[in-house]
Amino acid sequence: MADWLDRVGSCSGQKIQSNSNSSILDLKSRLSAVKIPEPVKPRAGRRMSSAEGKIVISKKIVTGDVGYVLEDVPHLTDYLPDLPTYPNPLQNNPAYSVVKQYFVNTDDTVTQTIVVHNSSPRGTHFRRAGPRQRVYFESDEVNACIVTCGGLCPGLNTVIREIVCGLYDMYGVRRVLGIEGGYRGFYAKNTINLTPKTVNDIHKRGGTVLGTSRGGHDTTKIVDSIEDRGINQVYIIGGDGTQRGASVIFEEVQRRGLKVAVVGVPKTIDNDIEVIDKSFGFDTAVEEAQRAINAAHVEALSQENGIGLVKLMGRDSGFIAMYATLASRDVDCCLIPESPFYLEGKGGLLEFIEKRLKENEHMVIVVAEGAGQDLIVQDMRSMDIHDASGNKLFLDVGLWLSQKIKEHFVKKPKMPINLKYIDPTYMVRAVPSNASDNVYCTLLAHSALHGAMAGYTGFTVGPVNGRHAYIPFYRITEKQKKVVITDRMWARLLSSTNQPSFLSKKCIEDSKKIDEAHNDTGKGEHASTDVSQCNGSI
Ligand SMILES: Nc1ncnc2c1ncn2[C@@H]1O[C@H](COP(=O)(O)OP(=O)(O)O)[C@@H](O)[C@H]1O
Ligand SMILES: O=P(O)(O)OC[C@H]1O[C@](O)(COP(=O)(O)O)[C@@H](O)[C@@H]1O
Ligand SMILES: [Mg+2]
Repeated sequence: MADWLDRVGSCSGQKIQSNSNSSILDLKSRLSAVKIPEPVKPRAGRRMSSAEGKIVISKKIVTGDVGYVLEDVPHLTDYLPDLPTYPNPLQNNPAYSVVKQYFVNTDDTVTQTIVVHNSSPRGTHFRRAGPRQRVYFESDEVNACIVTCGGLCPGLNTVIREIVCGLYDMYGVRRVLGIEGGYRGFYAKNTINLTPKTVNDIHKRGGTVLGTSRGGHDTTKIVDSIEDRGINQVYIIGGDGTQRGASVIFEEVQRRGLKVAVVGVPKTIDNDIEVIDKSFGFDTAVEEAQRAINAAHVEALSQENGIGLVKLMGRDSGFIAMYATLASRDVDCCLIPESPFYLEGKGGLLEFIEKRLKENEHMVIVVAEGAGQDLIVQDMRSMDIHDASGNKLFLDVGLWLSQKIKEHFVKKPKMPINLKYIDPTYMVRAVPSNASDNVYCTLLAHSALHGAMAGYTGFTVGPVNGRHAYIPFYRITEKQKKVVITDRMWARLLSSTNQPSFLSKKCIEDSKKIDEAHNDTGKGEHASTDVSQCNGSI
């Protein structure tokens, strides 16, 4: 199939067109695009002024047979319809030219729902990532930049390295700028030239060679800087906040009619980004957390009624705590933000600790930093403090829990405890990425730059059921991914620790029903119900 699908539902407002006579799927008659705004013509080919009209950002949704839905990503030709194309230089690259079917068919899409029944609709799909036969940039035309924003994460340097090396080696690009210090670096800091030589061994270091920051997102100043520097590919590595920022940068770029591809690479240590299978650095963080859990276990084992308490990252999502617990098998209780708990009374945490100490004479507790915040607030004066990006700053659940456990056992002189609190929070994210994360980061970087070269823009890249895809920003930013405590994975954890679920049976039944209803609408496999109001103590 030719690249007609690239234009389906595009913001250019054209009717769906096929450049191919092939009617393999005869989709022409079946596909329909929604919310297509009127075409806005660029004045001089590359740029159009804001006075010529505001482009309405719309979702590019394409529907087909049997409930097939493609949630497509924008393309430069949506608002610059006459851009020339060039053959992909990869076809002359000695390493890649031997690959059979190296180029991705333009109509390949990746399914979001992988478990189906004979009567299921085909459901949501995303455009498959990868190199295209035709590209929208000539090698010497590209002036790329890379920025890293938000918290640190193992693998940031690997993604930077692989974007630089990929652009050089695969597309012959020679100009890649590093923006220092996050978004504000666009207008308040220097830039550095990135070459394969300067980034050669940065993947062996933790952190980001570009620096990062929270806050400081000024869309107008950022896009002014992009325009002034003649940048035409912007690679933005960061979490949900960063992708929100990237989305508004894309909107402004489009409004100004610039030939600039805006590409997001999702980064989060908490693994809380929707749609994608897993975020880079997560495996490394879980592995690093094992060291803290092992230490807690050794400490707990060595003393009578020893308790090892480990606090791990996880602001709103407890994936690190859950996977670190499952991997370790030394943990007796794992507390995460998604699963509310209570301390006192029957079925409460303190009763469970007492029981486990009587059985084993030691125990290990893992707590995610966002767990139990409602209990702490009830206990202490609430502090409504936020960081520069607007994220709520939490009270230290580890210290609070240590205090509460100690207070409880002081009242039981026949059961003296030895509690050791370990807080490895920043250690799990400041390390270099492990081998498998390094490979993952390489694929992410490659998918990102193939997309930009092919003219796609306003997208985040990531694996969906194992296949890399281009995902529209809104799907990444509309909600956070959470541990679903009515899913099998949390059940595996409960069965491995044998801890109480702290939830009443009725609450679990109710939340299951709501989740099922969500999933039946085809709105995603991981609908999760907020059960924070219904723990067993109520
Ligand atoms: N809604 C938003 N619009 C524009 N920029 C945002 C938005 N939310 C966050 N940002 C910017 O994104 C950057 C990173 O956000 P932050 O929440 O700190 O980290 P993360 O991207 O890891 O979630 C910050 O510079 C912040 O100002
Ligand atoms: O102290 P900082 O840099 O604000 O980071 C702390 C926070 O960043 C996180 O690691 C999440 O950040 P990201 O989503 O940016 O990876 C939280 O778990 C943690 O609360
Ligand atoms: Mg975030």
